[in-house]
Amino acid sequence: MTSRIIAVDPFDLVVFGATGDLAYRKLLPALYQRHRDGQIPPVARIIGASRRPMSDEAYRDATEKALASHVPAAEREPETVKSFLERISYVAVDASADGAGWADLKATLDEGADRIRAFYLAVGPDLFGAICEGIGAHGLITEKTRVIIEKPIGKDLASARAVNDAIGRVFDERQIYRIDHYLGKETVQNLMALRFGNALFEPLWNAAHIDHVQITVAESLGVESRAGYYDTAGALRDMVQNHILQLLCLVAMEPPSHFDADAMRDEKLKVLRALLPITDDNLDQFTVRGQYRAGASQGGAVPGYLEELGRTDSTTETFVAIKAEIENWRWAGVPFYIRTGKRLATRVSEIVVSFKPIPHSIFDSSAGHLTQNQLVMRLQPDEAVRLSLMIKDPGPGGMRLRNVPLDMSFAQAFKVRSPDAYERLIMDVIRGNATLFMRRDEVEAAWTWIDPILGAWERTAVPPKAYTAGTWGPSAAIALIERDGRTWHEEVL
Ligand SMILES: NC(=O)C1=CN([C@@H]2O[C@H](COP(=O)(O)OP(=O)(O)OC[C@H]3O[C@@H](n4cnc5c(N)ncnc54)[C@H](OP(=O)(O)O)[C@@H]3O)[C@@H](O)[C@H]2O)C=CC1
Ligand SMILES: O=C1O[C@H](COP(=O)(O)O)[C@@H](O)[C@H](O)[C@H]1O
Repeated sequence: MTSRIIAVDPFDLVVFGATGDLAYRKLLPALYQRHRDGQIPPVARIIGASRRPMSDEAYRDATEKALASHVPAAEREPETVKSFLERISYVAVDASADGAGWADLKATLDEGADRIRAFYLAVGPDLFGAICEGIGAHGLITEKTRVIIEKPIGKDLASARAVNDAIGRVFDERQIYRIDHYLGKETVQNLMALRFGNALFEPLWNAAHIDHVQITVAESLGVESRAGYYDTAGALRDMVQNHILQLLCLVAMEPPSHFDADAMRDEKLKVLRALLPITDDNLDQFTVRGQYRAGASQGGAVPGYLEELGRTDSTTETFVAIKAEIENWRWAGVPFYIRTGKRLATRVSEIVVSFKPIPHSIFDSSAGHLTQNQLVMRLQPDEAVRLSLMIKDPGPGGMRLRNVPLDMSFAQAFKVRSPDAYERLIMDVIRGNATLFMRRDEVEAAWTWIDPILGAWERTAVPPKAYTAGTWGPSAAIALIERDGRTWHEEVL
């Protein structure tokens, strides 16, 4: 089965931070795949922009190496790679100085003045303001210009506002695409299809029928080469403020009137504003923070966070678990348990919706234990949606019930390569579709909920609890859910 490709209009995409990890590992491979699928028109150009001087040829070589590392060999036909590289050029621009690079960039862009123009800011957040200013000051903004902003947008509410103000001085909100790559993941979009494309779920999607929701984003890797950045952030800022809160919003929001940017974002915003504040008083009841120590992962010994960082005094959390509550009619009394961390037992991201038990069993004890229905949406690896149901064990042995999954693995059902989130999201920007991007007020509402947690951790000087690499985090995270009589979903699909 092939997926439907809708060609986009001619565009020039300028990638600031073109020599960085994100560009090489994610953006160029994503653009290559869109090129390979024939979605990008022949005239479209990809223009790398970074501080270091480099020729077009050298940047094409670097791009080819990046594709060799991050695109499977079977998907790298030499002719396709060659034609992709022909789209690529490079301009050295030092965004922190008013250097000559801007004039070169303008000259390059002037050759395609009537095209859609997108600037992807794959640089540290301290450069967002300077780059936007440079783009504005050098007359690079046309009617069809958009800017894509990477995370993190700030490290707290005040700095997020400052970043948004700096971008907003140059661009209108409608031109700004704040990317959260989790929203581009196939299963995340499927969550919306499942909720709003089926009559089955919506009547049950509320506190009357749902017992609780779990959102897990577990990584088996450590902080790797990003330790410097990570230590200034920690798991709450790095994963919860953005990706996990976005997932929570998609599960919890009211049905929007249309699948369009503002309708979706209005509904997500209401969820963020309805989150029960976590403060010094309820911190222990609602949050657990952890930091990994040396252990074993993926069959080998791995160092602890402090060894990876090369310091002994960091109290940055590499794990966080939170019990979140949404104060509205739909979700009153339904906890949302969220957890994320580095160096956990396995790499898995999933959303688990546990339905309430049946009110009365007609079966006697010989039927066995009746487990609650669960809807599991696995984002990665191996995207899948599974609904667990009780059915009768086959055979003449009487009425014994068994929990059996109604299973849909995407790989088996669709037999197509599942596109990386960045493929979908970059093409959405070119199309001018902001539905899967965050609006300013959403980002700031998320920080409004996160800030008091950070503040309470700081004030109460709660150090992170140690956990051994390769486990599911500190035991306190297990206690967080078990004291409510529930357990984390750990079954591997
Ligand atoms: N890497 C990842 O997986 C993810 C990254 N992000 C975010 O994306 C952004 C980039 O991350 P990442 O690629 O890892 O960072 P890197 O440190 O690997 O790359 C930074 C890039 O910024 C460029 N740069 C630095 N200073 C300037 C300057 N003054 N003018 C122009 N260009 C400059 C560098 O160019 P040069 O080499 O010439 O100095 C380099 O291309 C960050 O905001 C990060 O938080 C978000 C999600 C995931
Ligand atoms: O934004 C980030 O996401 C990655 C995890 O992304 P995934 O698509 O591989 O699940 C995380 O490793 C990183 O720390 C964070 O900045």
